[in-house]
Amino acid sequence: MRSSQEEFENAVNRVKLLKKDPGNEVKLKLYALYKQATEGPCNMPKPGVFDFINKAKWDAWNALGSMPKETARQSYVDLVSSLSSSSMSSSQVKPGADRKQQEYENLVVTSEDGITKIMLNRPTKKNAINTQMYQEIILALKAASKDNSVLTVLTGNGDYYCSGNDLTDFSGITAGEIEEKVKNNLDMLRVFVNSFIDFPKPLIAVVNGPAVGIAVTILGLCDAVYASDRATFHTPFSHLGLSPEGCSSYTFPKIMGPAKAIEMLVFGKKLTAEEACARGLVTEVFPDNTFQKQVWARLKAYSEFPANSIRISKQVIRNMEKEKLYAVNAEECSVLQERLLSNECINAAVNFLSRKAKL
Ligand SMILES: CCCCCCCCCCCCC/C=C/C(=O)SCCNC(=O)CCNC(=O)[C@H](O)C(C)(C)COP(=O)(O)OP(=O)(O)OC[C@H]1O[C@@H](n2cnc3c(N)ncnc32)[C@H](O)[C@@H]1OP(=O)(O)O
Repeated sequence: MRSSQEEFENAVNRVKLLKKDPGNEVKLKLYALYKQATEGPCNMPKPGVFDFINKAKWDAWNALGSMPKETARQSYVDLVSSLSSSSMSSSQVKPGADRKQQEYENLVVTSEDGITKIMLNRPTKKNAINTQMYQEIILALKAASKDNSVLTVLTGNGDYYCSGNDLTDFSGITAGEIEEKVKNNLDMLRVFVNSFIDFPKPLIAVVNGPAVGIAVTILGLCDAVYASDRATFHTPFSHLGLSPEGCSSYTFPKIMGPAKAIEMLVFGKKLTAEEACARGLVTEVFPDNTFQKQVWARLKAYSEFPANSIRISKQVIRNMEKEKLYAVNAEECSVLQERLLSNECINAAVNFLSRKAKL
């Protein structure tokens, strides 16, 4: 659809009425599109390196190359429309309320004040992760990596953070289906863990309650772990006939030393929040009655840092181990494939399903 000169001029006026500052990155994009739409390709002399502001503006405009004026006009109108609608909806939303994102069955995803929050939402099942929830978390992380938030939070709804893999995944499977089901689920698990390895922005776990299994192991791939003092951390893999996943066979020895990692991953020692903090798995523990208030005040402050700088800094720190982590994840999934088909695992799952064995 071609945008008329009048639409373009309206958009220029609407920019001045935006309620929320769209941030430097977007303002540079608006500047560049405006210049391209009104003057064509960049015709200003390249500023000196220390003339930071004009250099940034020159870079943004010059990056548009020979984009036709009409295309720049249309892109400008589209960008302002997207900003106006988000600015309008946020102004319409009650203060403190979160703007809901795409609808998910097992998650509530909201994005506000530069923070995208992914909340596990199966509280009646202690936020156990079933096949659909794995897939939804993969999608939610992908969306969060591309939205205009500065950082992303993973947390749980209800009294649990997450009770790990949904053990009822094991029910209703015939002997003939089990191999294919296990292979498909492990392919999904590998993609799920890779989503954490690849996540480009700071990913903060806000552990609001007990965490079990994969919910604990994946914390080694998060960039900060803030826990309520009522949270516990339990990886009962041997009890379940399973083996470590989420790259924990590499990250846990690295974080807490091999002996303490084995105590958790092999012998199933359940840790309090303080113990997990002492081992370096948890970054900081907060009293439960002030947990949400304190943590969200902290995260709000973090979200006001320059987005590119914290994204790039996280990547500088994490990128050097990516290849190693992909390899660890693949090896763990390969070992799990044998484990899931073992009598030890199937018996443990049957025990849970029949007696709901408490760990
Ligand atoms: C062989 C076929 C293969 C199928 C393919 C599947 C493979 C998928 C990929 C492989 C992934 C492996 C990597 C992941 C590993 C793990 O995460 S291991 C850890 C798994 N989790 C557990 O073992 C915890 C099991 N739950 C419990 O021990 C207890 O429920 C609890 C968490 C200690 C809480 O106890 P309590 O407070 O007494 O509450 P409950 O009444 O037990 O629970 C309330 C309801 O929630 C349900 N529930 C809780 N946890 C889970 C769970 N993990 N899976 C499914 N359902 C769970 C519980 O059954 C209750 O439900 P209702 O009875 O309907 O009320």
